[in-house]
Amino acid sequence: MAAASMIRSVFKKELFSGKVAIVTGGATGLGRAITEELSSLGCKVVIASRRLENLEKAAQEINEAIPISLRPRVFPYQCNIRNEEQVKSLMKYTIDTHGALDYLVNNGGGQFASPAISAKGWLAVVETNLTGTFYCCKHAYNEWMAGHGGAIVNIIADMYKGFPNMAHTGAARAGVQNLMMSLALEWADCGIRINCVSPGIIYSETAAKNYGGRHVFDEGLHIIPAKRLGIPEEVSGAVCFLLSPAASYITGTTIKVDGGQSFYRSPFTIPEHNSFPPPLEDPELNSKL
Ligand SMILES: CCCCC/C=C/C(=O)SCCNC(=O)CCNC(=O)[C@H](O)C(C)(C)COP(=O)(O)OP(=O)(O)OC[C@H]1O[C@@H](n2cnc3c(N)ncnc32)[C@H](O)[C@@H]1OP(=O)(O)O
Ligand SMILES: NC(=O)C1=CN([C@@H]2O[C@H](COP(=O)(O)OP(=O)(O)OC[C@H]3O[C@@H](n4cnc5c(N)ncnc54)[C@H](OP(=O)(O)O)[C@@H]3O)[C@@H](O)[C@H]2O)C=CC1
Repeated sequence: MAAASMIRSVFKKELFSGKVAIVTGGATGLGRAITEELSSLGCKVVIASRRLENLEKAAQEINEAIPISLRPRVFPYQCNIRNEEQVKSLMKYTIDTHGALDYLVNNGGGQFASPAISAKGWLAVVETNLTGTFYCCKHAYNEWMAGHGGAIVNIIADMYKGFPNMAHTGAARAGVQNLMMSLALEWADCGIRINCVSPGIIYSETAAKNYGGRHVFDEGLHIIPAKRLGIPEEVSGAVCFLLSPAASYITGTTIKVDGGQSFYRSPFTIPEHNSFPPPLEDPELNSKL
């Protein structure tokens, strides 16, 4: 991650002045870049995840990049998004301490690669990515946004061609995308906009560590038309845009930040086989092929 003093943004300096955001998973990877950019543009950001030590360290580092008179702008809060009570407390803390909740970025989550996952593994991933996002949306709405409006961005994933070897996360992220569309309609009358950002393969140290190293990400280069990996700051720019007034007429949509990956090749290879039924399950019809 770049030193906080090197935070770059194409947006104007005080774009989010006076605003309050929650970024789940805001201490690492994409969440950290989003937190850095939002805070550099004047937003107060509560970063929330399970590991308090990580959150405190990130908050301190990012705050050090902000002029002393304007510090702190980033605030750590321990929260497992799989725990509804903890999510509710996160919303209450944010509103009690900072007086508002303008933006919610549902970024915290993840998965592991596994072709035949256990029920426990399936539940862990679905509860984290889908149910955790639902809890965050629900309590942001109940505690603040229903009465004041707001903007929500969910980070999902490139699951448009299925997600073999990560079926749990494919199902969860597709669920988040559909949840987003439902809430965009249900909550339009409250002035709430909700959208998704769908990253391709975005390199950060923490993300790569989760998969055993950078080489695992590099193995995906052949499926990326851009012929390079993405970086967290490229996702952050899309999130900031969707939260900003420039997106005031945008709700219920997904921005893909993936170098074209989602409509190019699947990384999954089907082994050669002869297992499919013949046309209309009639072997005689093979003669038509
Ligand atoms: C290769 C290119 C990929 C490009 C796309 C990149 C996408 C990314 O998302 S990068 C981001 C990477 N970061 C993360 O994934 C965040 C960290 N990950 C997690 O926290 C976990 O993966 C989690 C979401 C599953 C949550 O784990 P945790 O809360 O620790 O889960 P449990 O301890 O409750 O475990 C329950 C159950 O899940 C199975 N399991 C968990 N981790 C793994 C694993 N690494 N490998 C295999 N199975 C796993 C397992 O069944 C666990 O039960 P037990 O075996 O009884 O522990
Ligand atoms: N990097 C990539 O290529 C892609 C990433 N994504 C998604 O983007 C998001 C960010 O990933 P990235 O930054 O790359 O990877 P990281 O591993 O760096 O970030 C994952 C973050 O999620 C937090 N988190 C995980 N589980 C929970 C939980 N139960 N409650 C609260 N926070 C949690 C972690 O913090 P802690 O451990 O402290 O809880 C961590 O900060 C994830 O949802 C990821 O799946 C999607 C597509 C591609």
